[in-house]
Amino acid sequence: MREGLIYKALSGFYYVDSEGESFQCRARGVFRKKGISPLVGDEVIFQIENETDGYITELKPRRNELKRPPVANIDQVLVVMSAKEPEFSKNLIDKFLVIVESYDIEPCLIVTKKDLLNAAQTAAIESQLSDYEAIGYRTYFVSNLEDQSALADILVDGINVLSGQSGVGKSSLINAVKPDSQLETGIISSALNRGKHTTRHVELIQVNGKYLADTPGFSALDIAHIDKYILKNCFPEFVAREDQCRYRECLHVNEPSCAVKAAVESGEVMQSRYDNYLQLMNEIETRKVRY
Ligand SMILES: Nc1nc2c(ncn2[C@@H]2O[C@H](COP(=O)(O)OP(=O)(O)OP(=O)(O)O)[C@@H](O)[C@H]2O)c(=O)[nH]1
Ligand SMILES: [Zn+2]
Repeated sequence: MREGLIYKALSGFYYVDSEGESFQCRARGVFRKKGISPLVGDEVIFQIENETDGYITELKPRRNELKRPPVANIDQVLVVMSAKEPEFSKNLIDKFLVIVESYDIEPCLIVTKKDLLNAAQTAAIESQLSDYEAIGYRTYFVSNLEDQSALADILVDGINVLSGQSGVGKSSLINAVKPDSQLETGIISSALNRGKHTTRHVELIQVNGKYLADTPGFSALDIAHIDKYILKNCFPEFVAREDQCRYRECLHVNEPSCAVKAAVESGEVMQSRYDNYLQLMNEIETRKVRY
């Protein structure tokens, strides 16, 4: 018996990395009967059949999972936003951060296209990023044109996935750290329209011993799985203060003696984050009425 991690799933085979050795594995029928199918990112126990093949016998419990891309046990989702083209949007940043938090995954924030800004615009974005740092998020401000491997230093141990709206530079970030990037970019740009993703299987590539999903994750802002009580827990700066709200179940909206609203008043909590919270709360409530 050996332990390993599924880094690729293709045509019924699971490719397992076990201490640097790769095995092509099938899963035993028992998973199908239980309605569980192994995912990229799953930690597994498998039996070796020969030098290259094996059988997965057990999946270890998952810490979290995403549907797009289908990856389990993610250690960090890098939320990517451009400084310009498309326009920098704190509203979108907050929605992406909420979705990542709702899946119990640690987010960090990368702002790209720094090269397109003048000094004043650069300072303005830096000041916004320091507000996100104050919440506890790690933030990075990069140019893919000037730094070819910005991503390498941002990855954490374990599994990393990028997400963000179209055109912000996710593929550029990934391609720059891919071992065979030159080759791949050439093939993609000649064979496909830029900006369009073909449906392909996700694979975890290794960058300095860390795993990175080679396709970006969700770019749609689906909050169907988030209710009011999940939502308030997706704002770490609210969670840090809720003990001081008068009501235990305070939603920080209309309740009296709310520590979150007080912190917004005093400027300790970003007004824009609170506004985006109210907007999402409203989306959730109007969605419920329709049911
Ligand atoms: N000036 C500048 N352009 C960049 C930077 N990063 C990416 N770009 C350009 O922005 C465009 C979009 O980049 P992509 O990497 O394809 O963006 P994406 O997020 O993968 O987009 P989708 O595939 O649509 O999801 C391309 O023309 C890139 O060359 C950057 O830091 N500075
Ligand atoms: Zn409150």
